[in-house]
Amino acid sequence: MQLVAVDYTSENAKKEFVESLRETGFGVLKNHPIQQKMVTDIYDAWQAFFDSEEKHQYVYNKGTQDGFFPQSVSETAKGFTKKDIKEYFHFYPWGQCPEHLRQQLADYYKAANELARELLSWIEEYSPEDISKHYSQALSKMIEDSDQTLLRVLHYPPLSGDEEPEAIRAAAHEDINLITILPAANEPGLQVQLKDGDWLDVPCDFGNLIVNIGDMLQEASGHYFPSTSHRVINPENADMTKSRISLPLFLHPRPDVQLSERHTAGSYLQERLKELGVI
Ligand SMILES: O=C(O)CCC(=O)C(=O)O
Ligand SMILES: [Fe+2]
Repeated sequence: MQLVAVDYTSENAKKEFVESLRETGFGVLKNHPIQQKMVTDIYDAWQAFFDSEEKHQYVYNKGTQDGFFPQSVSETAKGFTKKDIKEYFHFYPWGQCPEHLRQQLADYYKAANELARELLSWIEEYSPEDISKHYSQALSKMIEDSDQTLLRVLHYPPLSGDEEPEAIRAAAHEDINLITILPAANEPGLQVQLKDGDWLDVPCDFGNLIVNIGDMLQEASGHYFPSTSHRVINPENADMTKSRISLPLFLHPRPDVQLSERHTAGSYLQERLKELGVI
């Protein structure tokens, strides 16, 4: 089993991409419209940010969740006791951000949101009728004008070797949101769990774009699309000295959007954030 990158420009792209999402919860795209230079420029600028003391001026706001999350408050995945070995910055267009980094992230946020709208319309087009009839509105519309969509700049620092045993860069978890869009990171490590429990490396070729299903789309599709567990494993040997940067965009519906009979996006998110211990 392998995840194969789908060529965004190919004739069968939509179908192959949605099949991959249905089968594994993940889809990988190549030849997509996000400019790679935009991504690498962000990686460079934010590596410098995480290496500087400046970051401590932007500690996150508890109520609104924007800003810098130091390693000391970083997430503990559901069902785990050790904190992940990572620090990150939560960017929202309305939230705090160092001014010299704002435009770059805002541009990426906009471009990736546009692509997400298109990919959600592919997902809708290839949802069977008995599944899509339960969507309370078009999937692409659910994220329109949402102020909840979150761009996370993640920094996994080099490992010293005396990390707590069992602590890993990102323990196995599922994403909460509708879908996640993630350019291949600058170092490997991301893995997805298959139905048989095995872990599969997500291809991280330079320029790939990775998309995965989150719990909200799983909920809205009555579990037709699986929100699969994924994790980031620790590097070994020479790679231990390297930082890893990644840039997931978590597409969130507006809070009032009905996901299912049980949940709106807003009620669902509150429940999950409490479990994570970040609110
Ligand atoms: O860093 C990565 O490659 C994945 C990060 C991730 O899964 C997350 O932040 O939810
Ligand atoms: Fe994730």
